[in-house]
Amino acid sequence: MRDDLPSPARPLKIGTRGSPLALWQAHEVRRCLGQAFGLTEAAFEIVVIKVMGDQIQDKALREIGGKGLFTREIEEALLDGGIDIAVHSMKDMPTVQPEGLVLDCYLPREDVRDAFVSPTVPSLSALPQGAVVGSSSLRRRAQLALRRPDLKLVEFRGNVQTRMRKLEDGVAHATFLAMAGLNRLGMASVARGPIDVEEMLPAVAQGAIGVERRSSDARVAGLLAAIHHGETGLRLAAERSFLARLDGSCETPIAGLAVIEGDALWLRGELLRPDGSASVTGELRGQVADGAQLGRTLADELLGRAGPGFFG
Ligand SMILES: NCc1[nH]cc(CCC(=O)O)c1CC(=O)O
Repeated sequence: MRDDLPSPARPLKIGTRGSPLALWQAHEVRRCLGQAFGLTEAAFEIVVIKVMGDQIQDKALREIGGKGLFTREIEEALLDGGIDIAVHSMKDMPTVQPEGLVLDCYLPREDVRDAFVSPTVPSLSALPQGAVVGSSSLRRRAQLALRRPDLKLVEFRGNVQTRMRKLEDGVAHATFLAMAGLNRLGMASVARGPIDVEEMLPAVAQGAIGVERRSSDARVAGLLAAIHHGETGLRLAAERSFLARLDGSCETPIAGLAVIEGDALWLRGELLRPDGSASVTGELRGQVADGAQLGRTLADELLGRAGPGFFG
C-alpha cells in the first residue's frame, strides 16, 4: 500500500466543479486523505471540470431537464482516466451511477437544514402576507406553496453572492439556502437561522459530500475506505433508496431525511405536487442495517397514498 500512495511525482487527481462550494469540498477531501496518510497537498492535483449546469445561468434547471447536469462531464473524466476521484454534493447526484463507477465514500455530514435568508424579515413565520420569495428549488417552492399559498414565488439562481445582491436589489424579500453550504463557506451569518426539519424537510442527502471512483480501481478504493464516514453512509443508503424508488428527478418535489438513534434508523419522507396543492408525508423506523429496504418501503407507502397522477 505504501508504495501505492499518491506523491508529488504521481499525484491523485481530484475532479470537481469550479464553484466556491465545490472547490471547498474538493479541498476538504484532499485534507482528509492527506491527514489519513500523512501526505502534503503536493500529492494531490485538483482538476476543475466545467459542467452543463454551471454554464446555463438564465434558466431554471428543470426547464433544461435531464439528470446529472452537474455530474456528467465529471463522470466522463473519471471513466476515461483524466481524474482518479470525483467529489460531489450528494444532493445533486442521480441515484444510479454509470457502469464502471461507484459512490461509497462519504465525509461526515454537515447541518442538513435549510436556512432562511432575508435582509429585512427575521424568520420564515414573520414573512408578511403576499411577500415575494426567490427559489428555483422545486422542493422548496412546493413546500412553501403548500404552507403559505399567499406568498409569491420567483425564480432565483446563481451563487450566494448573486442571490444576496438580488435580495438587496429588492427582487425578493427572502430566499432559502442549505445551511451546509453556508457553514462550509464561512457564510452562516447571511442566514437568519436554520429552519427546523419539521417545518421544511430537507432534500435527500442535503449536507453530504460523496467521493466517486472507478469500480476497478482497488488502489483508490483502499484510500477512500480510510476516510469514509459510516454513519453518513447508512443515512444516505436509506434516503437514496427512498429517492430511487420514487424515480426522483429534478422534476419531482421530494424531501427525505434519515437519522440514526442508537441501533434504530428513523426515515421521514415527503412527496409534493409541484404547485404545492397537495403533499403526502410519512415515516418509518427500523434497524440501521435495513436502511435501503426502509427507503423502498416508505416510498411505496407514500406512492400508494398519493395515487396515480399525483405529480400531475
Ligand atoms: N443544488 C445546489 C446545491 N447542492 C448542494 C448545495 C448545498 C450543500 C449541500 O447540501 O451539501 C446546494 C446549494 C443550496 O441548496 O443552497
